[in-house]
Amino acid sequence: MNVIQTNSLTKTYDGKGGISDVTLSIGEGIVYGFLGPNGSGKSTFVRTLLGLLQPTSGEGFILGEPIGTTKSREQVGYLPELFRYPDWLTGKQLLDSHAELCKIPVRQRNKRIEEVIELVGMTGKERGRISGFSKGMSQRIGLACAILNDPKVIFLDEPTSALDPIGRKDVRNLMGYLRDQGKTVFLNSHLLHEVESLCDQVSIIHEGEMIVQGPWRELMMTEAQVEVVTAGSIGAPFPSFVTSYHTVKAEEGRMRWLIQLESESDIPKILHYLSSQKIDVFEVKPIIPHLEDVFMHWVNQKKESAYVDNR
Ligand SMILES: Nc1ncnc2c1ncn2[C@@H]1O[C@H](COP(=O)(O)OP(=O)(O)OP(=O)(O)O)[C@@H](O)[C@H]1O
Repeated sequence: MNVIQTNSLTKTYDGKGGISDVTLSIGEGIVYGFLGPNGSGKSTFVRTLLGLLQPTSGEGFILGEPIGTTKSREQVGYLPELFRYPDWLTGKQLLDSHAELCKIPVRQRNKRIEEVIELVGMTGKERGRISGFSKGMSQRIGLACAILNDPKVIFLDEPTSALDPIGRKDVRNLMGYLRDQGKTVFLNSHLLHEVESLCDQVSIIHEGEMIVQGPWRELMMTEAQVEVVTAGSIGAPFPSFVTSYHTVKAEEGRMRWLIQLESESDIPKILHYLSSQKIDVFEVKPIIPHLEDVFMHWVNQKKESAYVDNR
């Protein structure tokens, strides 16, 4: 069963903004990146899935339950992008009140609270008042609240926006840990490099529309490039399936090439070819494009196809 499923889900504000016609299915045990620039509709989508906004049209399900129902919310944890907690409470008191709301049995509460405090790296600081917390500490306590009831699905809306590099790394580790526990983590982010090393699957949205979705690795390989160091200093030894190539550097007795391929699957073909030509290969390094480049590639492709459709 899909953990999250939407069919043409649309939520607009008086016919404007929001998200339009989003269809996706997300399985269990993955980190799913929902990517898009500011104002592209990420928060609207999550808030609609959580039943905080009423869809304009379409439908959605969480663990098979229609969105907006109590059952669909029971297995969900949520860290909103902008959140404010009663700041006169201590971190521990906040978690206590959340535990009560989540109906965690009294006997298990303290143990569970200790566990989540440790998971978010707040051990020893939980007795401080929230009013004295830094932004990063508040975000960590927010994360602790989101995972307190051990939910199957966790929605994190820009979870690292207030964190320093160490805090970001901790949150990345936490997401990896949750995935290993079989949880589904739905991550909203406009910080493209943040999700690069983390998300198994992504979708890219732009102006409320889904541009593309799929396994991160496949979407990333929009432009397969590989750097190869061969023996010899002259001649271009590459076969016809190589779309373009150029010399990066000539070293003593060796050549470093940057080769453009149609797809990642051409990389072994190059090696077979060079070996059949008895050309010694010293180094092969696939060049991984940056998420920003991948993002712009898909946005531009969508714009081009819209242009063709409109003509
Ligand atoms: N309550 C609202 N009333 C009217 N328009 C809204 C409302 N909330 C969002 N919008 C519009 O819907 C679009 C999507 O906004 P949303 O906040 O969902 O985007 P986002 O991708 O989460 O942005 P950000 O990364 O800045 O948080 C924007 O054009 C925004 O102006």
